[in-house]
Amino acid sequence: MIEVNGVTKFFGDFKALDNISFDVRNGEVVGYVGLNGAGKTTTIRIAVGVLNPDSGDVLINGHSIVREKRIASRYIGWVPEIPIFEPDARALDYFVYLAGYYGISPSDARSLGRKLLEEVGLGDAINKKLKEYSQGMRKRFALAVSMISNPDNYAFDEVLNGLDPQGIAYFRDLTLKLRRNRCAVLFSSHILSEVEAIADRVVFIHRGRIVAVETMDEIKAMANPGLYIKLDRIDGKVRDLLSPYGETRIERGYIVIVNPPQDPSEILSILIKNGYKVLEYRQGHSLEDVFFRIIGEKR
Ligand SMILES: Nc1ncnc2c1ncn2[C@@H]1O[C@H](COP(=O)(O)OP(=O)(O)OP(=O)(O)O)[C@@H](O)[C@H]1O
Repeated sequence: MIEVNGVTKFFGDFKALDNISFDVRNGEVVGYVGLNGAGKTTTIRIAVGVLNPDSGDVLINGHSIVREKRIASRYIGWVPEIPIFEPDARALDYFVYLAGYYGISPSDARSLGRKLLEEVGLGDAINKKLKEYSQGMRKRFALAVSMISNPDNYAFDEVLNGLDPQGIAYFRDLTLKLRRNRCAVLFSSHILSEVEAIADRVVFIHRGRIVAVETMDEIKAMANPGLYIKLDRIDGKVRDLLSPYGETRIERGYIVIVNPPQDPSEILSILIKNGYKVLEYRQGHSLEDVFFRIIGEKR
């Protein structure tokens, strides 16, 4: 269990976190959602013990990350947004070096490294130099390192950023597996729909303050229905064509019609008649709309 209790953090005069509190229970995935610069990374760095708060504390399985850092940090695994390692080191050698900090002997660390690197899908790359690793491979490597102490809490910081579909599926499936194993997972993102399929609850942070905590079911209930259409191109004309059918937005490559008519056939035929190729369409919920309503900002 991760308990964030009244954490405040300043960088100089700038208050990056203002008395924030929330928890992540065992067997729960909590999405930690906010715009760039909201304070997600700062919170996570404090929770895993690499940054000290100015006041407040984070308890990991009841242990204070401030007063009992060595014990508390062993119970939490961390995949940073941009993992940084010694570029010239080979993966398994570097793993063995890091395992030394946990008091694991080099020979035990080698076999543990082989096992964990295999488990995270890097079995074929254990002798590659870390500078030859892609961004996705670095995240998997960070994950393997975070598993050295077999923690039951995890903090994933924008872990899906920059990953290919296979990497995205890997981290999503892993998160769900950790939840089944009763782990607590804090999963940060600046895109609400990114955590839709995995989060039980979402903590919204805006300008260093927690502005809402909602279950995923509550969030979906707040969302307006939307018709998601993927076209071969999006231009000014298409929005004019669609405007009679409801408010339109662009969301991650889709044109979204909010509160569309029940039968989309007229919309689709107008698009086709005007020379657009409809690559995909589906009914969904406009989650990003909820996000901006909750944080009280215009997109
Ligand atoms: N070391 C630092 N020194 C000064 N300001 C910092 C430092 N680290 C973070 N900040 C500031 O604190 C605020 C919160 O940053 P943080 O990285 O936690 O946001 P974030 O929500 O993780 O954003 P992103 O989604 O872009 O990673 C930002 O305004 C950032 O500029």
